[in-house]
Amino acid sequence: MAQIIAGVSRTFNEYLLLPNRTALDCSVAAVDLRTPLVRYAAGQSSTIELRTPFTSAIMQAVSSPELAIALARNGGLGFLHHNRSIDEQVEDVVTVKNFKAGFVVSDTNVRPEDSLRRLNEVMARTGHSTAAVTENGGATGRLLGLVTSRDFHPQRHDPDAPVSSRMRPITEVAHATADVTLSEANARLWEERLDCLPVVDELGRLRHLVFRADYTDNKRFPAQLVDDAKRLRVGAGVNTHDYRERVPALVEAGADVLCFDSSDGYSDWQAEALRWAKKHYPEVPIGGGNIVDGDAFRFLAEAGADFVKVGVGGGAICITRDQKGIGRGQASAVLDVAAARDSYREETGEYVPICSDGGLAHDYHVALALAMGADFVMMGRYFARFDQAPGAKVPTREGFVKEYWGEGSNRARNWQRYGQGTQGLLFEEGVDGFVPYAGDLSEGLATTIAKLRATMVSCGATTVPRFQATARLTLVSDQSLQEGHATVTLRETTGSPS
Ligand SMILES: NC(=O)c1ccc[n+]([C@@H]2O[C@H](COP(=O)([O-])OP(=O)(O)OC[C@H]3O[C@@H](n4cnc5c(N)ncnc54)[C@H](O)[C@@H]3O)[C@@H](O)[C@H]2O)c1
Repeated sequence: MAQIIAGVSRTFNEYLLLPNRTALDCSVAAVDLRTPLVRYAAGQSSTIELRTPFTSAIMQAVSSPELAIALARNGGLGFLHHNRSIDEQVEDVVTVKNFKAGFVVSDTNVRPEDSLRRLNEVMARTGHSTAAVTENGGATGRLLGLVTSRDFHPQRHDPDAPVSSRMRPITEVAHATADVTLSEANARLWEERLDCLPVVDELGRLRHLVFRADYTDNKRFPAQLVDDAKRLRVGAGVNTHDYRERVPALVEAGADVLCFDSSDGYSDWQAEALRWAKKHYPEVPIGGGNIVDGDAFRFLAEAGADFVKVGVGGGAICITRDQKGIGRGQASAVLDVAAARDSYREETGEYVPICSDGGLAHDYHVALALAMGADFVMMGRYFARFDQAPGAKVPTREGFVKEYWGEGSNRARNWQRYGQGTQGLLFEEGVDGFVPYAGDLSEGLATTIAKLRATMVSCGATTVPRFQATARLTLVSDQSLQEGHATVTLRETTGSPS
């Protein structure tokens, strides 16, 4: 007969935190959000510590290189998705690893023989007013000159004339060699009164552009997550099908950490793949998942997982629970797995961090996940709302929205799932839709971080481990949930009384 496990499957929404005594030195400024990303032995610390406890979901609609760059600059980590060719995923890893603050890869490029009309169109599309003129019209072609919106006017100059007729040739453009540092480049921008300094390699190929406008950019991100060579860190998703080819390529490209991505990580496929990865690439940490209980945690930890991802069916676009009847409330899953992680540490002396993936509907749910024992969280819907996410930004009557679709949906065309044996999917485990647009990632995340710090201070903790060790939670009734919401008529809905 089937076994019914004790306890109800509960979600984050069913809990609230109780305030603990807050000491005078427990302030938001004192809160340190560092948290371990990968397995470590007792008495040591994790070889990679996140500076803020956020990772982005391994999804096409979420983790582009732009999003991974923005998230790492804010102390978290992006996981580039694997639902495409190995070469394409490698290219994205390289893009993040090559990112240098203040050095931008040119996105507005033309060939000298292109028309001014085309130049105008390219500038209108990117919204940038400086274009690189390269031999092949690409971002890394041989640099032949620069042309800005000040060099031509659509009414004054023949739109069919070639770009070469209005560009400043490279012989007249101040430029730097690839070994230039950001401070040297900035010094030249100011001393030579330049707006833009192109950086070229020894063969004259364009590498980057440095703009005066980005001068202060780097100073905005004191908590960047960087490797020993000061390059941003990046993660990459892998699967249990082509890992023998994909893992080596991603390691070679410089991925800092890998993670198996599956709706069901409690499988021999994943244990086998983890053992293979740990045998061939012991120096590269790799996570496993997703799972929702202590037995499955132990299974993956024993197979070598450096962290374990928790969550089945809780994602905003996920319909696994509807379709397969499989899943568990995210709060119950995290509590159970955290207890298993702690017993595993007591027995083996090894701490294997856990990640709460999905089921976070409000900012405060991040605090609840950490309080319940998660070391960090992974979010999809949350990050899909920002400028840096790959989904298109679409205007609606209620404001802008961004596209967001699940890896189990038809749209994702996830080839792993095409093993269902037909041309298309027999059933979907994810939906395709929209989320409200939320602007720039750094600004949105700053608000979430501010709330998390405030919650931790109310709970008397300035570090994540202390918060986990001392948090007190209570289950809430429907009635007390009602009580928690504002019960006055909001000014924004009625306007100010005159
Ligand atoms: N977290 C969630 O709740 C959730 C739910 C649904 C989908 N998803 C996402 O959807 C995507 C696809 O997940 P998935 O679980 O369908 O992919 P998967 O590759 O893990 O599993 C697909 C199928 O292939 C089988 N399989 C795995 N390795 C195999 C191998 N080497 N040889 C033969 N068969 C093998 C599995 O048992 C399963 O039947 C992922 O991005 C996943 O994160 C997540």
